[in-house]
Amino acid sequence: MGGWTHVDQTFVLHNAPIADGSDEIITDDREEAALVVDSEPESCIATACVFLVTAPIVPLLPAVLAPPPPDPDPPYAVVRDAGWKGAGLFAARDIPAGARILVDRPLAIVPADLPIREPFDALLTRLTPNARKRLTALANCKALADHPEAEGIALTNAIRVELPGPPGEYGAVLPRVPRANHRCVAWHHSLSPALTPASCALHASVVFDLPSLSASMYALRPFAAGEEITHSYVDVLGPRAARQAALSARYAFRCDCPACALPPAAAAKSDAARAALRAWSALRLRLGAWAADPCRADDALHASHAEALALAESEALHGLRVPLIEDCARASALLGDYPAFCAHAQEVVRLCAVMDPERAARFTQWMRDPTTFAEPEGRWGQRKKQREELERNREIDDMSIPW
Ligand SMILES: C[S@@+](CC[C@H](N)C(=O)[O-])C[C@H]1O[C@@H](n2cnc3c(N)ncnc32)[C@H](O)[C@@H]1O
Repeated sequence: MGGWTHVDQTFVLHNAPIADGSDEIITDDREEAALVVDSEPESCIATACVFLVTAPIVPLLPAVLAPPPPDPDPPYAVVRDAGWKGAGLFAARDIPAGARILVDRPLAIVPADLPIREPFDALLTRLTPNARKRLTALANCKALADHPEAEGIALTNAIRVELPGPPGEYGAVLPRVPRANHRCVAWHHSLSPALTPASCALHASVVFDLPSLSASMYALRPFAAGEEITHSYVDVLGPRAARQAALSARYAFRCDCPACALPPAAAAKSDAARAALRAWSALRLRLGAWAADPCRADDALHASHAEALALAESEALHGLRVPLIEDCARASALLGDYPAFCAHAQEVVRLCAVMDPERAARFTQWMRDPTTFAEPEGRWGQRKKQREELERNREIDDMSIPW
């Protein structure tokens, strides 16, 4: 198999199978890989991908790919000039919240931290000419003297992906998703410190699916035609100075997004709101804890989440909305409050219908028939029943107090 050894691991190159669900599988033979060039349409998702992974991962990768979800037609997003930022991703037409914006296939999957040049150089030559052209057309914020070209491009563009097998950090270089430029209004929680843009951000989230070797980008809020679709590359809950320092060290640019261009007093207010959200997220009242504790007020969870929603709204951190609203719906279900449950559940369904249809279907079913609600935290109206029981027991206790 050959490969390159670093510390106690051997890294190898592996061509992904390209034919979705069919028998046409590309082997590790370069000539065969070159055969697919003509069938690789420019405008659509890439069909060739090379993995640079440790040897034990290779047999665990899919031998045949499942079909990816359909790329929207006509497209929701186009890559075009974004001025001093280089290229950018823009809404080609109005995009509703929850829509799948695009489907991308990686050109390469590489380790986050492999300080040897040869495998990255070999990866470039292993790619089909078309895939190589698309990969090298991506931005590279690293000097060629410091990083081989393929690694520099990965450090600038890759999103973190989970692979089977021994633990290791890997990133997928996609042709279109990373065209989304940075803005400091996105929630970052699952990003690798070593890899860039987002598997989860606040305006658009990206979900990677290994069986179909595809990544889907979803709208977390509506976009108007022509609007730029952005991610956050850094921890958006950090203060402006820390965000700016991280962007300049990692990507060598200065962000001038609305949150970064605020005058000092407004910037201090924005930093305070983000710090409050960070503190809230560390200390927040969790649904399970609230559900299990009758000493907490019935409206405690809604009140705590409303506070976070208001902070997130004030900073345009839209990606927080789904988990918060979902918690509120579940709390309303435990309280047996049907109108409040439906108000939250409808919002969950609206935002998840495309991104997470199973979740949307569960909430739709619960709206239809609340008695089917059964979750780890309890059943429909359970907290209300507990409260009534406690009240009854208290009355009995009161009656039994001797005069
Ligand atoms: C992942 S790429 C984004 C797409 C890139 N603009 C392109 O042309 O392919 C990251 C690079 O884009 C540029 N960039 C992204 N967001 C920016 C912003 N808000 N302001 C200035 N440059 C930005 C920086 O050069 C950064 O290293």
